[in-house]
Amino acid sequence: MTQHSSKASNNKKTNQQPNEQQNQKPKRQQNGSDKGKHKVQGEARTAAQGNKRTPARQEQFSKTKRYNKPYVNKQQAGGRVSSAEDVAAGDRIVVTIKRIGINGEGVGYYKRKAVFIEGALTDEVVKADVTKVERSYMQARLVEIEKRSPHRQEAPCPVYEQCGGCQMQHMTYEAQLTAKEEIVKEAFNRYAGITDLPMRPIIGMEEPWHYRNKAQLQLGMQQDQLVAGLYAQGTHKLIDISECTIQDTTINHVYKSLKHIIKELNLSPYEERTREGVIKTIVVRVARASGKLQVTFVTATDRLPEQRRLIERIRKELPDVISVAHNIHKERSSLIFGPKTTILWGEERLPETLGTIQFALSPRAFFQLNPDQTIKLYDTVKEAAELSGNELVVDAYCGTGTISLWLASEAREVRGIEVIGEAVQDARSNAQYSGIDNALFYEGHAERLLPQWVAQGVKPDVIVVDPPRTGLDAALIQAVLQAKPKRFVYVSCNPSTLAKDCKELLAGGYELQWAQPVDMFPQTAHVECCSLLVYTGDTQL
Ligand SMILES: C[S@@+](CC[C@H](N)C(=O)[O-])C[C@H]1O[C@@H](n2cnc3c(N)ncnc32)[C@H](O)[C@@H]1O
Repeated sequence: MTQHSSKASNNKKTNQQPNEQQNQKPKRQQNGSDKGKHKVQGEARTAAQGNKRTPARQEQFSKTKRYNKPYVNKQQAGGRVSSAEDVAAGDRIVVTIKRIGINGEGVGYYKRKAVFIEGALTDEVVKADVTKVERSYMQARLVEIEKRSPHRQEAPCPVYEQCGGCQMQHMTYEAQLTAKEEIVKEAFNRYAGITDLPMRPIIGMEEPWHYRNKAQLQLGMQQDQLVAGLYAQGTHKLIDISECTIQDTTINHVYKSLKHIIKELNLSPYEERTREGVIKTIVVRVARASGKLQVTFVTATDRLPEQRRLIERIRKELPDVISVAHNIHKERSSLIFGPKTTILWGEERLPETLGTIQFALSPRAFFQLNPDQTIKLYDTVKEAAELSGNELVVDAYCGTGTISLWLASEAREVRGIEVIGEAVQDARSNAQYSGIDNALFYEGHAERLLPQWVAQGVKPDVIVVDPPRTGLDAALIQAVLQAKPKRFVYVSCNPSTLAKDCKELLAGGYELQWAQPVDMFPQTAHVECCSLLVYTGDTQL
């Protein structure tokens, strides 16, 4: 397990979007995950937070990365301001950066008002032009670095500026890990009033590149070139990321070959503006255990022309591809997949192994994007659960059941709850595939099912939750406080909602034993955290 202290290598190129939301259209996005990995979504924009200007909302910021480009400021540096109240958009200010914010931006203070500056690093002194002034925070655009951080580096990815999928390539990996630890600490401080968080050093990667096992790239034409990539934010410009160095190298190789084959077979990419063409997206997934691949063509048309020749060429040129699927998606929507998928050739499901657990992944099935770190995360969950073989475990928000299956061999029974029916089906077949018969999966809302079970007298010994970025529903927290499982294991991709929910649990008699951040998405600002809360009956806070 690589802890933060171990120095990670930084000398490769990279780029790519972070956690992706399963099924999410390949647009440039700052999401927290993917994890709605059936995943997700800018933190500050959650419905739960509404329109109130919460501290989290203050961490919203413009995603444009223009600080390396020449910038002409209308108002020159002479336009000094004496108090934060006098500052207006266009003013140039000098700011010392104190920390990295949840979106990877530098956060400093000007006349005691928080300023968010994309591209600025901790301890740097920067000149920046104010772009937005709100009651309690400002945003500014980096113009010049007066004092440079030793952790600043040239972003290895050539399209880092345009793509926006990564937010931290301009800092060393060591600095990324430190920043992520600080993001977790800051969230607990701000939202739970905890200043002495029992946090373990973040678990990073030895080799923080080429970790993504799946890519879903949009197909398009750019200056007569076939491009597989993501749209630059707010534009119709596709950024080619078929050389992405966060993606598994095999995936990059497959995209390169597929572009070649598609061009030669005269298959056209779908053009959203004119509504002409065929192929919208190509989804490529690699099984890390075997190196075998699954390719899914998503088309705007019922038919995928040249199927026979396409498959022939794939079989010949890409022998590790064992499954070719076709998904029809005619609607304009932000989702990747349409409702209908057929297997054109090969296996129906891609076999994958995580530890000792076997999975069989259908083209649309959700699976964690960074398998190496997933194992470390799930082992941390297992350690927190401290199972002896006699426990009833509830795994709420279980997705395709991976945590449930990871724990099943050491528990009496595991009950997974998941709202998406298809994921529940996947969880059941994964259990079957792995020969696990003490993991049962229930379709429904965790905040409804768990309270029902508790009302019926079900007494879980351990509850594990892994909710979307919005965190836990109040009804679920109430059910936990009623059931009082000895151990409550909270896996979260959003430190802010994690801290807020922990505050409720601490007030209800739980004690926070430790928080373990895990870097699931190097080069991005996302941070996952597994926290162990133990019921003591003492109320804190
Ligand atoms: C962060 S993912 C966790 C996935 C899984 N634990 C894993 O590691 O692969 C959150 C999951 O919660 C599900 N979900 C969202 N809201 C839910 C709810 N109210 N009740 C149950 N599941 C929900 C999502 O569909 C998604 O699969």
